[in-house]
Amino acid sequence: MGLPVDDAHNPPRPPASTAPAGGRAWSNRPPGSPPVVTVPSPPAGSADSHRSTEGDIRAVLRIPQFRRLWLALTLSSLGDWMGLLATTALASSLQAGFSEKAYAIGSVLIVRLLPALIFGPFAGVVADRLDRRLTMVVADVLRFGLFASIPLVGTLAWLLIASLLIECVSLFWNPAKDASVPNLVPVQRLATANTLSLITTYGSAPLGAAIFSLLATLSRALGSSVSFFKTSPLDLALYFNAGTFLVSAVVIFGLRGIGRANRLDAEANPGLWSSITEGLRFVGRDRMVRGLVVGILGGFAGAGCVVALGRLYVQILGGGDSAYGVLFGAVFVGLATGMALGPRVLGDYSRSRLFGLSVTAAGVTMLLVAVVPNLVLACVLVVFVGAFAGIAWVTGYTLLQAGVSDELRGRTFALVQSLVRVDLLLVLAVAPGLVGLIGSHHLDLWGHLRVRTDGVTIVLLSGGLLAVAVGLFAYRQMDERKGVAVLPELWNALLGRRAAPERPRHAGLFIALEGGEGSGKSTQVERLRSWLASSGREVVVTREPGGTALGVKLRELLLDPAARLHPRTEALLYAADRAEHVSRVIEPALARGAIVVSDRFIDSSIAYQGAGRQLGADDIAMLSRWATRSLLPDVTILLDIPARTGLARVRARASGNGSRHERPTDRDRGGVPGRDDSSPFSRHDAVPSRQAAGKAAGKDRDGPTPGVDVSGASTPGASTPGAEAPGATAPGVDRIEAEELSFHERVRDGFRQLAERTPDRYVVLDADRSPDTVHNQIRNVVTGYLRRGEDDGPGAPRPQATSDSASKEPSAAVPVRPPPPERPAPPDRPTHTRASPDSATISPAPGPADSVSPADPAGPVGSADHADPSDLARGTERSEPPASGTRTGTEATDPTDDPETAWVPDNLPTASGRSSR
Ligand SMILES: Nc1ncnc2c1ncn2[C@@H]1O[C@H](COP(=O)(O)OP(=O)(O)OP(=O)(O)O)[C@@H](O)[C@H]1O
Ligand SMILES: Cc1cn([C@H]2C[C@H](O)[C@@H](COP(=O)(O)O)O2)c(=O)[nH]c1=O
Repeated sequence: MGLPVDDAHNPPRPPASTAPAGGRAWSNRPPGSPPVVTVPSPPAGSADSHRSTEGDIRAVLRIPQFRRLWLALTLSSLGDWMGLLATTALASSLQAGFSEKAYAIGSVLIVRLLPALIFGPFAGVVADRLDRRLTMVVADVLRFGLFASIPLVGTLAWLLIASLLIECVSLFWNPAKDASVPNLVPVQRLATANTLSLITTYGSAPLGAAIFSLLATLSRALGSSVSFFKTSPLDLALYFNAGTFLVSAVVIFGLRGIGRANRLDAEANPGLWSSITEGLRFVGRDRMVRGLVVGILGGFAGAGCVVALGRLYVQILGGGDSAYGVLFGAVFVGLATGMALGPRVLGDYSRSRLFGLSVTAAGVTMLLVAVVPNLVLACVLVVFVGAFAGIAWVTGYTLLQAGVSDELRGRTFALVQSLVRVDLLLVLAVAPGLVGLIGSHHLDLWGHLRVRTDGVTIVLLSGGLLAVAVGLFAYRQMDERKGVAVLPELWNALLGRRAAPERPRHAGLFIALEGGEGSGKSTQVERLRSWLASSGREVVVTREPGGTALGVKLRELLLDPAARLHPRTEALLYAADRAEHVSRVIEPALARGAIVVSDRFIDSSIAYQGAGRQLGADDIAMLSRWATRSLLPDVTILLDIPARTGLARVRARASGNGSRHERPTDRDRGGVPGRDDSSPFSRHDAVPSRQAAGKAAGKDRDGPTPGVDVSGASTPGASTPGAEAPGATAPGVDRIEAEELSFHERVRDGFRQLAERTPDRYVVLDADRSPDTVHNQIRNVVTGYLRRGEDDGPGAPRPQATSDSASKEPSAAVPVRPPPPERPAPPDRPTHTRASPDSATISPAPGPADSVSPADPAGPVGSADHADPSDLARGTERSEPPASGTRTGTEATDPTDDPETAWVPDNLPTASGRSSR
């Protein structure tokens, strides 16, 4: 058996005749196409789908034939690890000089790797042509004989030849075993069977090391009285090892369930060369895989140094064979611990970061191992090296599985395995050679301080440095959370808190408009869009539900008054719409640096489903967070209005007396024609939502609702002339609008509570004012955010505000970290900001001269929309920063100001990120 190589990702193929219906499809693969293995999940609702891994393992071990095979695997693995220890130790003991010992150990390791490198790709094909049971039995008997011959012959030359032959024989044993598993285990238990094989292969290492140490100690103790043990204390370990293969042969001989393969396929394993070329292109292209491969190779190089130099290292620290066994075992105890505990302890910590960090940590620990003067301490440190390596291995493996598409996964793994072998071979060849070249030295400093400068120390130090370098490289390649501090996040993960899932930076700005029914969101979104259009930046206007092609259908369903949806179904459908919306429209736009304006977002769900439907704000927030991968707007503008007033507007609109802003078109939104962002807006200049809902007549006309005072003097809650009683179903009123007044009041409270709890990203505006007044206030808010963006530099990436799932606050309104904008300039000081290709040249709301005319409330008479873009482009004057505290809330210090249009929201975050409140 060779150096254990993980084979779980290369599950063996069953004979065609035994492939279960609906199971894995092996046949009809076109020549040259990558093998795609589909292991179906257990049927829904079956007991299997609910069982724990532990339960699965017990279930698979209850299959007698598999239990036998597993026993044989355990024995073979045990023998293999012990064989590695015993042969390297014996090779060392057969040489006299320091350098000669190093060369001998290196040679043993090279001969154990070489056959896999040369014959590995063919061994699977050969094993498929022979009777598998016989193949394994013969291989085990041969290994028994070869191992037993090593102490009998007792020369280094034979040790090397025997090791080479053992390795060649093992190459046939492994695929025969792998190919047999599906014949013994039902298809739904295959994954567990493979996991168990993996655990056994690696888990037997510490046991092998322990037995090796025990036998070495026993031999030494017996050496004084029994001459056999005096000459070679390692012989006992080698005979024991040979015995494990003999027992394995007997166990397998009794396994009648496996035999000759029913099906032959010459393409069972891609050749080494084609593995390399096929995967190479992909690995070279993909940043994450590139980082992973480099990290894995670096990790193996470091581990290779420890394996290659372990015996000499122990000797330098004054230890013998027993200590070597302990040290070797320590690596694997660490590996197993890291593999088992790492993913549990670090739970949701970013895998891509964890990989690079653990390789780096293994490297740093290796540096300590290299210089530590004490053997016990060295063993403890080596456990940590192993643990970090184990975490890196499991994490890297999972990342490769999850991050590489099915069709490329096999080739990628094949490439990784081939490269790992080449890597190990090089390290094992070079490291002892280097040690030999450097020799054994030390420096005496100040007469009493002895510094080791021998080859082992220098090479271990170099290995550690290499691991640190590749760990950092992998980290940089793979980090998707640039700008997010590493240590606090790691600390949170260690404390069992889920780290704040901060998102990658982007260069865009995400603005959400929220509010109850009829609060004027659509009206204001449209005005904001046309104002922002002058900025020269891409502006993407979108909405929820219905921001994507799928979303339009969901919207139709969600708003259909005839639909009877359970509240939870409703919540899930809104979340589904949002997931699609975020991934297809918002994220790509933000990544391009666009300004995204969304009519409703996550907080609508928290207010409507959480508060309105009383499903609980926390649960709904969690659901949305999952759907959006924690994306939150940089700023949420809440248009606050009494429910009754908003509903009156809606009903007036529905009855044909109100107006509804048309949904913006692709061109209007500044979208890029031809860009398929899956938004229905970008494809059709249509008004999909209301029409799709098929019932909201009157919702798509411009202008405020007649009968509702839009002068800014309206009394909240008073403007309901002619409104139907809330809750009544009226034509043109959708399913949610038709809810009772109490529902909409809960929604309003829900929004207000959210704004109170998360002032950093909220601005609350009184929506019961004229459209122009509200628009000017929105402009003030947005100007602050845009200026902030300019200060960061044009197109500078913005740290993405995200929800903090680490928060244990009971509130659904989780703390966020938006970029705090500057307080906008007072509107009496019109500001021109410098035009730049990426940043907005936007003026804040105009002063009184630009005030809206109540006679034409819908039209932007001299309003913000009239901010002349050419003027702005010419302007170079920067606004004076407002004197702090000159204006808060609705208070105006300049008597010429219109107190409404000059309004600066009370809770606008300041540059420090705190609300001024
Ligand atoms: N400030 C305002 N004062 C009076 N009427 C307004 C005001 N803003 C908008 N309206 C009118 O109220 C109605 C609803 O406005 P709009 O469609 O913009 O609200 P909305 O919040 O998007 O509604 P919904 O919740 O249905 O999406 C429209 O007829 C619109 O013309
Ligand atoms: C996003 C979202 C929306 N809703 C409700 C709120 C409204 O009644 C409709 C959307 O229609 P609009 O008039 O175009 O705003 O859906 C909700 O209940 N939950 C949500 O998450």
